[in-house]
Amino acid sequence: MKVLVTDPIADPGLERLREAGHEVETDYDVEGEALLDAVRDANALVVRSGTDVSREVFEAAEDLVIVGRAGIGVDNIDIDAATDHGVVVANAPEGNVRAAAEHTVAMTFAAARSIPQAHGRLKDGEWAKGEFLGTELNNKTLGIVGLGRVGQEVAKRLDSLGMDLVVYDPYISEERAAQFGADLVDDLHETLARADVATVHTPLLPETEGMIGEDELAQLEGGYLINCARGGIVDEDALAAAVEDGVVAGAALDSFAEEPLPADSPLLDVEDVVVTPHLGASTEAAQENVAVDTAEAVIAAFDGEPVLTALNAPSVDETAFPRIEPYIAVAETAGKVAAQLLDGRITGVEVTYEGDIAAEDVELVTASALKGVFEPLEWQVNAVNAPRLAEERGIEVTESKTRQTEDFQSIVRVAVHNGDDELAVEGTLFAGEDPRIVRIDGFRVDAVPYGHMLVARNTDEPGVIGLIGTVLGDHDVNIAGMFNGRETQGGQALTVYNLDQPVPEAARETLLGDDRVVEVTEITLDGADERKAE
Ligand SMILES: NC(=O)C1=CN([C@@H]2O[C@H](COP(=O)(O)OP(=O)(O)OC[C@H]3O[C@@H](n4cnc5c(N)ncnc54)[C@H](O)[C@@H]3O)[C@@H](O)[C@H]2O)C=CC1
Ligand SMILES: O=C(O)C(=O)COP(=O)(O)O
Repeated sequence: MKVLVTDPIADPGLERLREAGHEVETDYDVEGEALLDAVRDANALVVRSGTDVSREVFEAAEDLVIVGRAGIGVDNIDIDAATDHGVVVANAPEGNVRAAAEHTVAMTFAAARSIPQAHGRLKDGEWAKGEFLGTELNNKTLGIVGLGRVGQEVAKRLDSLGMDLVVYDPYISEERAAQFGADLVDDLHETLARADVATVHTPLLPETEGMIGEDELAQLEGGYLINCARGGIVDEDALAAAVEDGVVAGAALDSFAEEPLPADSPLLDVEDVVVTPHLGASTEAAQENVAVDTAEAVIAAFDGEPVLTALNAPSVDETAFPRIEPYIAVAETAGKVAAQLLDGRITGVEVTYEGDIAAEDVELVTASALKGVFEPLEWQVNAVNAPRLAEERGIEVTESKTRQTEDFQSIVRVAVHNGDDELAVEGTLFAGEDPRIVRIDGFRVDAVPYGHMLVARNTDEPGVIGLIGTVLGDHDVNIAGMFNGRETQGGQALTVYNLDQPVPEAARETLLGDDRVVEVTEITLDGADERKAE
């Protein structure tokens, strides 16, 4: 598989990808049209914050399986477009947290003690000792906006330096804040008003964009603002003006609305604004961590394993995965068979889990059932975009579970509806590993789902099975296995054949020419060539 890397990541990540047998191409300057060209034949794209992964990228990259973000923030990736195209987006949410927290602490000191400014003066030959009277952090109040992974690490560090903590984060509990010795406040303005130093640690989202503007800076009066999260959360013009006018004492910023920061940014003209070029994650340890974690995510995606850090794919618990993994294929196959046996437009899909499997988190299994249902409709579908496709097309999806089961340890039942009728296919695992179709439309069968399958509905009378066998034989189609189920003696029967060859059109016509044969559906489980005849 080909992995295109468009922002610098640490060597151990590149090596991990190569060791796994993948071709790695690094192209760190690529953007715009050149990026669209470069990504065209890529199976994975690995980025940091420097690549704009827009909808056009997903449109150009037809073979893309995953975008790996070697870091946390994914505001440079159009996740919606990724989902539409069935591409997994995964970040590395752990590896650079401590680096970002340490940089935040460093920036807090830099601002409060004017370290860069004093350093600059001394380098210029000036001993400006009398001009810098700093602020001690001890006994001051830190306002944390966003107590997530980075915010928590910052809280621990600055708490231990003697700061009191107040937190604004509408999505956490008081208990959580209390664990960090912080007072949770439900108002941003109050948080800023109480803070001597305010530090921002939220993602950039429509909700947080411009969250700190002129009014908020006025609340922080006399304090310092630190932003090592994302540009765009803080209004840069308002901040430059607030520092310039002495409304706030100073600011330290590591991320900016536009990066690289334009040379004419007003922030650069204000003495008490300290800036670094998005260095929060730039430590050797952090870069190694996120590069390796991202490589592992890419490799997992290529291997069809769950990507635990995926942001737009069904969630999977690593420890539970071995228990649900075999049912992924069962559900997909059941969905595929059901969709091909039901006439008309599908309006609903119901996935039912019975027995042991009902105890598991089956989100990925249900998504796989939907993939199976939609694939014969020739939608470009996978487990990432199947639930969304269902929603967009008004197909109602229901999932139900019962621990009770009659005949098998676990059953996955996929029922498709067309508004009038329902058709259900049930699958299970024999000996815990062999997928079997055990019921089709109420008929008890025992079919091994692979290769070419023929599902025939016929009347239950002597000679019909012989007829089907003879017609297939006449067309050089070998029967590898067969199972016949019937309602009642002389009623309707359903027969499933495993075949070594596809069924020629002429054979199907001959079969359908016989009154006793009601319907013949050929299902090819390993890909193309599904056809239906009645
Ligand atoms: N400068 C750098 O190099 C680095 C920057 N970052 C950035 O730091 C930020 C935080 O990262 P993590 O802590 O890993 O994220 P996280 O997802 O663990 O935490 C974010 C927190 O923000 C809270 N939040 C969401 N909306 C909010 C709102 N409207 N008001 C207040 N709180 C809100 C969430 O509830 C959550 O607790 C991200 O923007 C990330 O991209 C992360 C690493 C390095
Ligand atoms: O992880 C993050 O969110 C960061 O901001 C780090 O960005 P970078 O990987 O250094 O471009």
